Amino acid sequence: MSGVYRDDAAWRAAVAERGADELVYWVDDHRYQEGPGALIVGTSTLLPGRIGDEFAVTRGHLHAVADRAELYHCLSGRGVMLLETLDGQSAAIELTPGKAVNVPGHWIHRSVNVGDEPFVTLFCYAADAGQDYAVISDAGGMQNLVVADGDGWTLTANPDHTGYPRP
Ligand SMILES: O=P(O)(O)OC[C@H]1O[C@](O)(CO)[C@@H](O)[C@@H]1O
Ligand SMILES: [Fe+2]
Repeated sequence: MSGVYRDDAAWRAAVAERGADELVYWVDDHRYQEGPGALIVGTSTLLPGRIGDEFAVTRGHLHAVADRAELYHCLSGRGVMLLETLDGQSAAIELTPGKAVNVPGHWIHRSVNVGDEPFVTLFCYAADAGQDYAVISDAGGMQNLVVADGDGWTLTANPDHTGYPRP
């Protein structure tokens, strides 16, 4: 997760306090089929926390086969699915238990835990999708950050974001 959060000093302090090997999120997935049309189904568990003003996030990615969609259904906790496209569209969908979000193909996606319990989602996506992480790191991070705002959350523009490559 090095380099994922904007406040690098806060990130280093958290690593020093908790230890570099401490898990902040994990994914259990099930690949029960091979070949065209196969799905991956699993759960993602993202622990609560903050690094500076930013809530705990997953690394985030675009699918390597960019047109592959993904469905997330919230099982517990309170989170946000942060969504962006290469041409600058952005959305943030709050997820609470029982709510679902369809991440269409061509949308960069990152889970954010804005609550104080583990944020657990059930996900399903095409087995051939893959993950492209460089699209975010090469752009200086995502366009928006999910930060604390009183008892809630808000979006703020990431000053380090240099723009995505055009599709
Ligand atoms: O790959 P990241 O950005 O760490 O996020 C993990 C999430 O994305 C997925 O890889 C699916 O694209 C899931 O397995 C999981 O919920
Ligand atoms: Fe994904």
